[in-house]
Amino acid sequence: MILATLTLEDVSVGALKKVNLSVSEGEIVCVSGASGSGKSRLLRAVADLDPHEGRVALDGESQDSMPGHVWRRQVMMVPADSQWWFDDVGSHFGADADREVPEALGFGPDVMSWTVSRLSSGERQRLAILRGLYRNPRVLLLDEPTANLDDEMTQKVEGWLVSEIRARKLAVIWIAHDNSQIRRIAGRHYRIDGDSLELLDGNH
Ligand SMILES: Nc1ncnc2c1ncn2[C@@H]1O[C@H](COP(=O)(O)OP(=O)(O)OP(=O)(O)O)[C@@H](O)[C@H]1O
Repeated sequence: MILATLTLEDVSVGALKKVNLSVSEGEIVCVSGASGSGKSRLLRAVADLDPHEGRVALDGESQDSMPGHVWRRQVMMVPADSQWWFDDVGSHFGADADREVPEALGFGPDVMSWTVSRLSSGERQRLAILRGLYRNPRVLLLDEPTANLDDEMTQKVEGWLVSEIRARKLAVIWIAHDNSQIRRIAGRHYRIDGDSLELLDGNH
């Protein structure tokens, strides 16, 4: 039996009850649902940032068998509203600040010297995704990663992100609301319906 990278067994958080879900390496599972239905909270539970019932495991190793920061190094959440704590962008990237920023993200070579306060919400979001990827996680939890981007930038960033996910064989839960995007990227698509996660599209 091939072990899925990420497994949720009977996970309950907020209104969501007994969610069972497996995500394999290189697989993108999209989750959609009405505003306030609990999408972000589910991701936070998987990232060990919100208390929950049930079991979450990475390669069979239980979330509660390790400290939260150790878990989150491998199970990386990029929230809709990313956190920045230094004044300049580059300080958040450490040694990775010297790497070339992917062209698809639409920045010039000097972005690492920018102040965080000047970043638009879309710029913050793109840089937060890059920062997350550079930490080499196994799992990526994306909360509407292209929500603040225009159509052209959405397609560019989405294309780059999907190719990174495939190359790095990441297991991904991607919260999305745009059906055309979901059709392009999702291996499976679930929608939160009341207290459960309903499979809309994809292979079991
Ligand atoms: N720590 C918490 N304790 C109690 N209730 C919470 C907590 N965090 C979020 N909620 C509530 O749980 C519900 C789901 O919130 P969540 O942020 O997951 O929604 P969402 O589906 O991501 O919505 P949106 O699409 O608007 O971002 C909301 O009613 C919210 O107020």
